Amino acid sequence: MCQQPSIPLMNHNIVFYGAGSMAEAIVRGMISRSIVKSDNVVMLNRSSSERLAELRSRYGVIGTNDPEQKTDYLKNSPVIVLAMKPKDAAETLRGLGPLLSPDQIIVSVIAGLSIRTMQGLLGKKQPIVRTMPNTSSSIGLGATGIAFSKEVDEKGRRLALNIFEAVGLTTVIDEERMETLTGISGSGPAYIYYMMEAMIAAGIRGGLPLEQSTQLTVQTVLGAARMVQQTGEDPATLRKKVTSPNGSTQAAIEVLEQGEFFETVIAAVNRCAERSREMGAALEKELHS
Ligand SMILES: NC(=O)C1=CN([C@@H]2O[C@H](COP(=O)(O)OP(=O)(O)OC[C@H]3O[C@@H](n4cnc5c(N)ncnc54)[C@H](OP(=O)(O)O)[C@@H]3O)[C@@H](O)[C@H]2O)C=CC1
Ligand SMILES: O=C(O)[C@@H]1CCC=N1
Repeated sequence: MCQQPSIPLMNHNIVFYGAGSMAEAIVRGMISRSIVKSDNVVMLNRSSSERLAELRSRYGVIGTNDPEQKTDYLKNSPVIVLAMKPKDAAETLRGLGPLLSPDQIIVSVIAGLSIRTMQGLLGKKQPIVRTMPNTSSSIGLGATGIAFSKEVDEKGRRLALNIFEAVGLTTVIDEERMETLTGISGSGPAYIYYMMEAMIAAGIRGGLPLEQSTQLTVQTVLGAARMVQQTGEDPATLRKKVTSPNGSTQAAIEVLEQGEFFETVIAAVNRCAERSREMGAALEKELHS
């Protein structure tokens, strides 16, 4: 079933340069919310024709890795979303720069890669929107941090916001905070999945069938997130409501405390941010090589 679009339909091409999981999550979200027509979505990758065929048949998008067509799309599309891995970004940006005209907007989802480095690698002060989305964008429940280069005008800002508002929550932040945001919401789904894996495994070890253990875990995570959202109460208050004095929850929380759960999660978020900075620094070095 198609949802009523709350955001204007985009009438021009949007190119996804990199056609992996993150690009697919955004494309799936945008198409299912009807904010772009599938034949306005162009997906380019490096070599995998099978992957492009899969995307074409799944979403009706245009997908090509023919060099001439690629160049044509890259030269003529008003919006290009960079969605390759950081290790592939430097070479790609160097090749992309000469193709661009000043009004084309570059939207990057690449972890760690700063606006300054992108403009350096492109060799021009292109309008750049640096974002950090997450894969929940594919079901319209993404959380995306957005920072703009000063070259992005009001129209460009609105355009970028429309793309990500169509697939979930957006928040505009100072670029310096992007790594911290990556540690929370960019990579965050993986921590929650890891927690879920552990809960499901515990259920199975306790004798529950896989299906039941999975269903109970999923509903528990969903319900807990919705409780925070709908009651307006903070997680600590809600946790206390589950935790009877000297009861079973308290016993469980004590085990988590012994494992320094709280500080471990903070250390994981910090390490994620640090790793993003490391990847950014490696890309910055490319500027001087
Ligand atoms: N996955 C996630 O949860 C999130 C990822 N990101 C960011 O998104 C980016 C992509 O990640 P993800 O989708 O997971 O990666 P994937 O490995 O799934 O996809 C990478 C894509 O980039 C393509 N590619 C690589 N080199 C080139 C090139 N030179 N020209 C054109 N296409 C190229 C690959 O094509 P081919 O297969 O043909 O080599 C592939 O389609 C990363 O920079 C990551 O930091 C951001 C937020 C969340
Ligand atoms: O793991 C990564 O590098 C990317 C960035 C955020 C989520 N996945």
